[in-house]
Amino acid sequence: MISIATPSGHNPIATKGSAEMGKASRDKRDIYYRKAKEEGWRARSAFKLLQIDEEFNIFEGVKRVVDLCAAPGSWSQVLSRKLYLPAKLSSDLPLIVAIDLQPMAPIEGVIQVQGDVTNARTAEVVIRHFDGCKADLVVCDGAPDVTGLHDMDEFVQSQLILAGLTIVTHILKNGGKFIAKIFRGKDTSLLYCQLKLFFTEVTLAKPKSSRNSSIEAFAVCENYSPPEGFNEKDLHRLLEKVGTPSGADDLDCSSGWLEGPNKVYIPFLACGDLGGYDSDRSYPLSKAPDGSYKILDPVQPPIDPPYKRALEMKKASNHGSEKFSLDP
Ligand SMILES: C[S@@+](CC[C@H](N)C(=O)[O-])C[C@H]1O[C@@H](n2cnc3c(N)ncnc32)[C@H](O)[C@@H]1O
Repeated sequence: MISIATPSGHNPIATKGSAEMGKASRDKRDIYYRKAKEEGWRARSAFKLLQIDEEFNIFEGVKRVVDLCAAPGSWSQVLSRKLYLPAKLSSDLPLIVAIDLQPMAPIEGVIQVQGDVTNARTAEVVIRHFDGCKADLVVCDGAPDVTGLHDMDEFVQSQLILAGLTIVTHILKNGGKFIAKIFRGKDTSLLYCQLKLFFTEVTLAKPKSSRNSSIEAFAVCENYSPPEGFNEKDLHRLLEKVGTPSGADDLDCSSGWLEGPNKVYIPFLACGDLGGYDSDRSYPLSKAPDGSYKILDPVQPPIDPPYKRALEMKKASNHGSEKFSLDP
């Protein structure tokens, strides 16, 4: 499904009493969750991209962007507010294409593609939108449903990054940027070396809004410059070579060489207002004189939640018994 977006609605603000304390304590737990609702972002992730931009100025000169794994759409909102809205009245509109497995509510100036980024056909649809032009920036905040098995989660996450890199090699202009969520783990050095094959600068950034307790970080890859004579069809073969002793051209990345004097040091940077809010802390909610708390509704509730069918089935089965099943 492909659709072009129209302006999104605004979230109402409501003041509620102590019956809403459960909701209030969730609001209280996470300052960025609250700030996102106050500022109209669909997810707290918006702050991660904004804080990466504060440090790396990623939107400078950007006219064409791909947002991979974009739902519910807070990064696309950032792209719309930073790139589309300021240019809205000009004839030089930016091109923003967002892709996700999940359907996404419309965002002004963002073309949406529903599909799997690991599927070649999805990549083809994205490329078609660019009509022969190249992108200045590709962002990927993709995350699988976390299983809690770290190796498994890290592996699935790395597959999303590789899918992102595949799209990058087809669509990013020389000198362009790629921002990708990674899970820091035992293969981070390898991933760093693989990205370094294509970008002259690769930094791992940890925005202040990303919880310290989370292993997520963001690879900020600048100045796309693929190896001379690179053919997109050879991507996987080339990436596999990085992990072997004779494979890397100028970086020693095979796992046996990652200790001692040959160790690869990965630039790592905390970004965002470091004196500002701490995403692992709780902050008190301000109370109205009547003792109530100001609670904001979610900016964009899920438009097709997986639990919808279960609720419908439960409702239907309530006519008979309370029992219901999730089986098809
Ligand atoms: C953390 S969320 C992205 C949040 C988004 N950046 C935002 O700011 O609203 C991760 C997204 O990755 C998507 N995703 C995971 N695997 C995917 C795949 N193979 N293809 C497309 N999207 C995928 C999920 O559907 C989910 O919406």
